[in-house]
Amino acid sequence: MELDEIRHAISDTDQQLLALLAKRRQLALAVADAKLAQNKPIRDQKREQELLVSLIGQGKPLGLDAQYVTRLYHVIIEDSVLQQQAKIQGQLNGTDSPAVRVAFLGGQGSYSYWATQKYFTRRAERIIEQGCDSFNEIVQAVETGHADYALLPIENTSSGSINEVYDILQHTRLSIVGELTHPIAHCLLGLPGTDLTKIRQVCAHPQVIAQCSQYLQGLSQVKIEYCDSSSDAFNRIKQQQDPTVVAIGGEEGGQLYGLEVLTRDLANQKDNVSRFIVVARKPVTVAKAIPAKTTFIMYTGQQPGALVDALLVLKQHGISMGKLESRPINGNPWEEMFYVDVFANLNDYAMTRALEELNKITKFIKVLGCYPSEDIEPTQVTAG
Ligand SMILES: O=C(O)C(=O)C[C@]1(C(=O)O)C=C[C@@H](O)C=C1
Repeated sequence: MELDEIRHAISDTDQQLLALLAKRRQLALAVADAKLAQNKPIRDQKREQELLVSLIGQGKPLGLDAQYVTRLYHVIIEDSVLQQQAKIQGQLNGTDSPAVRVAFLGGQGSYSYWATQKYFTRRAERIIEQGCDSFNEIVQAVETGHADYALLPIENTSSGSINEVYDILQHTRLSIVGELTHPIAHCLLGLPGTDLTKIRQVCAHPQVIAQCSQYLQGLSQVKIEYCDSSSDAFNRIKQQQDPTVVAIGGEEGGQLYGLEVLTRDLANQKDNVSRFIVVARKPVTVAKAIPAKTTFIMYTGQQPGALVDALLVLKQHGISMGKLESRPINGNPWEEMFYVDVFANLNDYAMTRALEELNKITKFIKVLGCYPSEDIEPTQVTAG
């Protein structure tokens, strides 16, 4: 067969595969309804294990090795679980809507833009994008009713917690209603034909600069220009048309501005992942069928053992903590506000009791939100 004929056959096959994946997704949504009716959790890892063992067995005579089948179905099953969670949460909280207005950092092509697409494509037919130049502007858009949701980066595996967002959470009336993690592959992007040896200036968001600090230390004689977002950095390169000026951001985003990849994988951590939170004016209830996280802030006071006593309350109620962060309290120098993520549903009896006790022993405590956990740990296949 001629190359074009073979490619035509591949495209036909891919079209069939897409139709089957769409059908599988619809079936998974039907499973969600059935499980809800039977009061069963969305995640059924015994079923996943059986499925993977069976698929690996079916793949073998077809020449599809176990690693390939497992990797493929981890992606398919993760999507299935997240689709089901989004459906159930939309029904429970009445947040199913044809269009949502979402405020996020930057414009088309920024990391927050892609994370917004990833999160809200499961939840609405249409996303009305509101690109903003600062975290404060994002939060104000929701507080003033100009947007329904805000998506904010809160931590990154290379640069750690994003303090500005933690500080905003201390003072906003908004609730955390969701979370997602998104891989961030930082590339050096420039005008087509840029000569790497002639670079004099790098444009990027401060968070991106922090995540690529080791790479940037290796670039001598290069000026760093801080931008409001990755899309802002891309736009500057496009406007300036100066081949000695480059940006750091995502490949797909750069392509939207006609930039090409000069170098890849610039982040300090090989697996460079950002965690984003989604905030809204109204808190959500998390269905029992879905694993939940609750985030709260507390000021324990500075008496000896104050923090330990508070954390012991969680331990006494069998509540696992995901993250503990501390930030200065505005106006109270040297006094710290603690941010605590726990793996618990706000409506769990244990969580209710723990919060009652924490209310008694802390000087201040506020729940920022209870939301579905989107950490879908892939099911490992044990040898049959
Ligand atoms: O069969 C189920 O229980 C489903 O929810 C479907 C499915 C899948 O996509 O295959 C998804 C999540 C479960 O953990 C198990 C399997």
